[in-house]
Amino acid sequence: MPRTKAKRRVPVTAIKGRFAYKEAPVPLPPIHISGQEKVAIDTSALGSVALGKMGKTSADTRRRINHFHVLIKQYSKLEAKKRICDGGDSEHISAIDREIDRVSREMAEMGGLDWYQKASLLGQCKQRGGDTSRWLVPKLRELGVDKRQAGPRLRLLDVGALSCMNYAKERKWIDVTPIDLNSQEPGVHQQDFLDIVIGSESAQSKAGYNQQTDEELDDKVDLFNTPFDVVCLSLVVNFIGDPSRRGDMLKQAACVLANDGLLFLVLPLSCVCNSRYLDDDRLQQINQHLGFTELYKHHTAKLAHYLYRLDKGKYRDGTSNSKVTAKGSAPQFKKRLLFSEPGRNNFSIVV
Ligand SMILES: C[S@@+](CC[C@H](N)C(=O)[O-])C[C@H]1O[C@@H](n2cnc3c(N)ncnc32)[C@H](O)[C@@H]1O
Repeated sequence: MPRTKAKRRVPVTAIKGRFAYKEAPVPLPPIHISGQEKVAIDTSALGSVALGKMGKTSADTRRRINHFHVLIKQYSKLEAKKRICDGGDSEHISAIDREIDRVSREMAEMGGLDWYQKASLLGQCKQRGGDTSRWLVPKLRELGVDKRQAGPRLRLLDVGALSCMNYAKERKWIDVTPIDLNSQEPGVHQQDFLDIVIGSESAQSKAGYNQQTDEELDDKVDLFNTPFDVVCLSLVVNFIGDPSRRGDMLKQAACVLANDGLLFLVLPLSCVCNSRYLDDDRLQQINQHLGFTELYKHHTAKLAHYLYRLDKGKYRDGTSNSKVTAKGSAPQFKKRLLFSEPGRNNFSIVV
């Protein structure tokens, strides 16, 4: 079991493209999801998040989650606008700041990232289809990686992990490292995926927004010493508001994976089936460019699942950290209009 103790926080506002938190006075116990048909929530577990904010039905919860995504995108766009205006007309910058305040306030009123994660966790309960490890595990078995005779267990990095229990049943052959920007459980390490540099301490020194003890930092150094066999980006890339940062997540997956490592990517179906800028072919091209070969693809009514294998030799943007390339080089895959009919969304990934 990981020893890192995540500190509990409640969101107050959004700063520098991320969310900032203040310490919550009392640690929040985990949300309780019953085995009954109706999802029961232990309201005392919700802390600052009011039950009414979860939505009375799953459709209502989804609608609110989607609205939160819209706010994240608005926030990212305003931040980008502000960067462009840097040093320019002060009235214009103040107007952007006011808009940023408005969007931050609305996110905070909804309950912030803490609320979003709890609402997403509800979507993972068995009655609503379970978490996406249910798709990945059989595919890993098909590939025979559960039968490796000798050697250590499969090292799997679960990014944006709302729970540390997703792969618990497979602990004999899977060694999971669950991470999230805002840990909801002590077993989930509070860590920005983009800050990980394999075999280096630099990631850890930048890691948390809270003060981490030396012991916690030492634990993290151990966690990220060796490349991973599997990286899971399940409903994480679409969480990011900025298309270039979404691309950074994919590049970072290539950086932290071992050669022949596997990337498990899950996106809402609408990102690839109803976007003006992205479809399966375009996603395939982007990932091929980064050295990923698609092994499996599966679309359900709501989700698109992909499993890729990495060939490091084909990774054309390769440096040790995706943030470096993100700044240094012009994008190969810009936001390009593919479908112009009305009713489509604007989801895109820039690499
Ligand atoms: C929709 S939730 C995750 C859902 C879960 N993985 C699933 O499949 O249902 C998205 C999560 O990604 C986390 N996240 C976003 N960017 C991240 C980053 N750079 N590093 C770590 N976690 C991140 C967010 O904090 C959020 O909890």
